[in-house]
Amino acid sequence: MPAAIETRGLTRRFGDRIAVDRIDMTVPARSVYGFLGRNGAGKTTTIKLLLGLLQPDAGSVRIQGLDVTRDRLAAARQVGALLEAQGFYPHLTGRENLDLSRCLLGLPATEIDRVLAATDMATHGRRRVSDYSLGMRQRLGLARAMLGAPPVLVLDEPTNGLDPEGIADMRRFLRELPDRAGATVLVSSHLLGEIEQVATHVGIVSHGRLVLEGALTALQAGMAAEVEIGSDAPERALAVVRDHGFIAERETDADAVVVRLAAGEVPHAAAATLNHALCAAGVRVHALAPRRRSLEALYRQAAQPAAAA
Ligand SMILES: Nc1ncnc2c1ncn2[C@@H]1O[C@H](COP(=O)(O)OP(=O)(O)OP(=O)(O)O)[C@@H](O)[C@H]1O
Repeated sequence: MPAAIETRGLTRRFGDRIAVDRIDMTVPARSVYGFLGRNGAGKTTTIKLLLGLLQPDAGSVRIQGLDVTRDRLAAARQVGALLEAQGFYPHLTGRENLDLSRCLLGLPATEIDRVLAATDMATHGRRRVSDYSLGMRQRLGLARAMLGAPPVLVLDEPTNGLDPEGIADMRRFLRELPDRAGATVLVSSHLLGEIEQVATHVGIVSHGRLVLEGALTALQAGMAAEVEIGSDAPERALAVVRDHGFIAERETDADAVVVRLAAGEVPHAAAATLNHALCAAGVRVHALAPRRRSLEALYRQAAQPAAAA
């Protein structure tokens, strides 16, 4: 099965500023691919290149095996997109707005009911968009992206501006999308916690470069774990664990000491060794918690060298 999205050497400049810098991205079919990066990292520009809305200065994009530059219309038919500016007519109803896109795409009228049902918007279709909440507008945007059941969905910051309930709804929806719609989903975000909860794969972009990409579980498994130690004497605990050859530091906003394990080191075995050493040194320990590093740590680690370059 070809990758749903594949870019090679994708590059785009604005004047002398390089917004997308030789990106090689592979989005596997049926994945939920979290496209992560800080504001200004190059996510939206990359997405516009994927959709053929911008021309690359160099490199290529393939959607479902189709070259976006050479075969623009056929490639565009494979993708539904939700971009930040949704461009709905506020005085028209949700249905009427969807109908405009449906006609352009030459799809049967039944598509409207299908996409409204798929986004849990069936009961709101006859209301004007001006009366919609932001969450409802986002769902209508998703419904429009799903018209014609494209195999690839590209969603640019779909949780932007939503309240916590709207974010939770969207998260649930995104997780179910590959099964519900049989689609591959690329979702961009600067909210790492959000992506961690929905993605099967991640790509991290920093200063226009793709600095890390892969299956989320594999990336996390390859990361070293850490052990947090709570004690009545953090400075002494720090000295003891360092004496035993561990790399450790004080957590800045707490009294805890965090021990960073080497890749492949077994957290529970390390915790037992630490416990023994601290007790022997007379440090009173009230918490000893092995934990896997979050995507936040992964992101910081990946983004930093590029930022310094
Ligand atoms: N039309 C444009 N003209 C000039 N510079 C641009 C243009 N579009 C984007 N840029 C620049 O390219 C860089 C990448 O911007 P881009 O919008 O792709 O980032 P982003 O990761 O999507 O950020 P955000 O989350 O803030 O939208 C930025 O430095 C931005 O200022």
